[in-house]
Amino acid sequence: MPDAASLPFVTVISTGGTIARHSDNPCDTVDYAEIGRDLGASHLLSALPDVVRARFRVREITFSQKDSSHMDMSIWAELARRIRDVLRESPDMAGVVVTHGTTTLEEAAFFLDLVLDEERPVVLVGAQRPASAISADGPANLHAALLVATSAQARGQGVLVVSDNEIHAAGSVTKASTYRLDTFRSPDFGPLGVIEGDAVCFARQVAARRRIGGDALERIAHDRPRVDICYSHSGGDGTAIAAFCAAGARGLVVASMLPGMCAPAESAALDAACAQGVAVVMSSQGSSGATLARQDLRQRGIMAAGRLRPRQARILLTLCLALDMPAARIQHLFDIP
Ligand SMILES: NC(=O)CC[C@H](N)C(=O)O
Repeated sequence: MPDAASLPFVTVISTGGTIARHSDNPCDTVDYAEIGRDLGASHLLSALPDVVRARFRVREITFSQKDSSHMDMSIWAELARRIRDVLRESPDMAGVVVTHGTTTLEEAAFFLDLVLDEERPVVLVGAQRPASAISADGPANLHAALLVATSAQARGQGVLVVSDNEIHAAGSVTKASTYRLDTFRSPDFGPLGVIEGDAVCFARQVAARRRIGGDALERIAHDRPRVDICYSHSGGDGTAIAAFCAAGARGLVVASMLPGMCAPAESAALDAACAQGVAVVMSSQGSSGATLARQDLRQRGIMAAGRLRPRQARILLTLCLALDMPAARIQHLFDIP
């Protein structure tokens, strides 16, 4: 039996979501929602077999018991501070695992990746089936996350998402399927690596991490610019765009029709928004491929989201505006693949 002090040390922070949800019916993988009663970190860890638990020294923190649809940037900012504190308190800690609902997990991962500047891995993990389900995927996902968070190869790769034995970068991952276990995908370039048995295998490194600099957490605590997402469709008349501007939007992310097009009245409403000083970023509804800064967009003062999906683009634009960044610097951050 190894001495506990020699085991890889990791903190597990639970926030709620399906991975922490319980239903009296083990066949219920759809109607289990009883929001507000999610299991805490110790319950999630107790579902792991003894042989797994014996291989790690784990600090458990129950941060929240929320469905991830109830999360927002102010809660993730508090979570980021907690992660930063936990890592600073324990230089011997290998990394941190955060359990999170999958509905907004990709937003949480991207936000944390932007605001945390840590070498040690921070790994987000969720589940598609509640903890009570037959063949619940939470325990295996949590085990895989513990392996990644304590892996030397995961250092310096930013925030990672582990799901269904794959490792994804925060900037590329998206939830692609409502109920399938292999829901998290990185559409253009695929996962960074896989977990096979106990082995963590990285095939490649994160290309480049987005460094936003400044104390974004401090800024958004005092003034978080309103940024809305406009979903474009044929015949769209721009009513939503005008309404967002009237509500005080300082930024708009357009979920455009591929490869970056809007209906004429939507385009006119976007031009009016730009003329009022609203920062506009063109992204797309597509599941893959970049939205490029075409000449016509540049001429109209519209930025392009590159490979970021609309919800991730909204987070980046919010932080950039909070930090008063010039448009050229914002575009540069969007251009990172
Ligand atoms: N599978 C999931 O985690 C999705 C729904 C879940 N209730 C959540 O918190 O996001």
